[in-house]
Amino acid sequence: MKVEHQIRTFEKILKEYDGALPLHRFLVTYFKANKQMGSSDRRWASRYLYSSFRIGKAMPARSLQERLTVGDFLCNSTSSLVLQSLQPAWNEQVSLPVAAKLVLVKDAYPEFVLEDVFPFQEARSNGIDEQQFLESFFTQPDLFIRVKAKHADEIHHTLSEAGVHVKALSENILSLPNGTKLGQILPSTGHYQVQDLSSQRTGNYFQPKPYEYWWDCCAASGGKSLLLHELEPKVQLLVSDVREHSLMNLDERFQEAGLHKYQKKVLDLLVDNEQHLHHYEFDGIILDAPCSGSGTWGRTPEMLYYFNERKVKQFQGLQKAIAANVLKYLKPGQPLIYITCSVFHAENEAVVEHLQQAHGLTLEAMEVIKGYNEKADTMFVARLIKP
Ligand SMILES: C[S@@+](CC[C@H](N)C(=O)[O-])C[C@H]1O[C@@H](n2cnc3c(N)ncnc32)[C@H](O)[C@@H]1O
Repeated sequence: MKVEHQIRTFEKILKEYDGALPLHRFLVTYFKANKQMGSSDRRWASRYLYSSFRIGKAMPARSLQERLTVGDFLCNSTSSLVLQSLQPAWNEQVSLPVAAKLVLVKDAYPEFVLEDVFPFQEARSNGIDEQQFLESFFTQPDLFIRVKAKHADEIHHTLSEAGVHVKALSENILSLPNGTKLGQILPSTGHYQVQDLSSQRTGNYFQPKPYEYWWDCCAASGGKSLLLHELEPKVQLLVSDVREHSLMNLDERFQEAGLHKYQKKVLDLLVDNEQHLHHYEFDGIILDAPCSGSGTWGRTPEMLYYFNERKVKQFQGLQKAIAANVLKYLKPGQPLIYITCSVFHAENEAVVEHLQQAHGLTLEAMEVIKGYNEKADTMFVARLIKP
């Protein structure tokens, strides 16, 4: 395939994409509507699109082709037609570490500024290493699964046999290359759950006890609930979300995982839910809040380009309002587990501060879980106790 054809295709798709849908969903629809594109066309188009988004807003004055060349060089360790024809010297050095590649990029384009990759003025949470965080965008995060300890060896073996490069991070966490077709390799027995490494680590803050009654109030398809249940199978559970469709996915996942006893409600937590909840009192609430998702943009780098920073304040408003509404149903002395997958201070520490000041909660612990060092998402978790 000619390089001109690859570049034309890349530019055509980029023109049609406006950031409204996640890029991977847009591409599925695009490729379906453009059946003339073979699998190689699709693969190269995806690589070029993702690579060009991974450099965020860097080098805004340069042409699409130049930005693509820089993105493709920084984000891949294998050669491409674009590099071969537009930057042959870089193509020879494509397997260098990112730090060394950055020096070459700076030599060719002195205006390349790493800070432009994540171009948001909004303050980041405490302790995030700027250089490492920004460089992490050039690498696609891994896929992580949580496995039941007794099935770990068998699952590890099956994946290795299928040629998957699998790493055991603990007795029940495995990391795999992103894009691994898990569904084709492992039968869906409920013996494993796909869940990001940092998301799994939020579980360290749950500390549930047998027979306690917990509420996962923004449950979506139940990732945190499944983690909670694994930590304490005797916990009783209410799950809710404003999106009914997500709760249908949750039902399926729970069935597969053998979690049959739970209550479920479709609830909008921005309105008064007293008629549905007046007799409820929980021993623990998990509030995995709607947020910017900025800690997961290594998986959706198009957001580096399309995210509107004004939304951070809107999310903060949502987070405070939802927290105020759910706290009524938490027993005194019991924990609210506040979680986001954001790196913004406004959605993390600032909300925790608000919860302490406006609702008298006591902060027991909080952490920015820095997945950017481990090819994982970056998340925030706080454990706050109701007075
Ligand atoms: C970060 S996601 C939760 C992810 C989930 N806990 C997991 O582990 O996979 C946030 C969820 O909050 C829900 N949400 C957003 N606004 C809401 C509202 N007003 N009331 C209730 N849930 C809401 C969204 O539908 C979304 O599923």
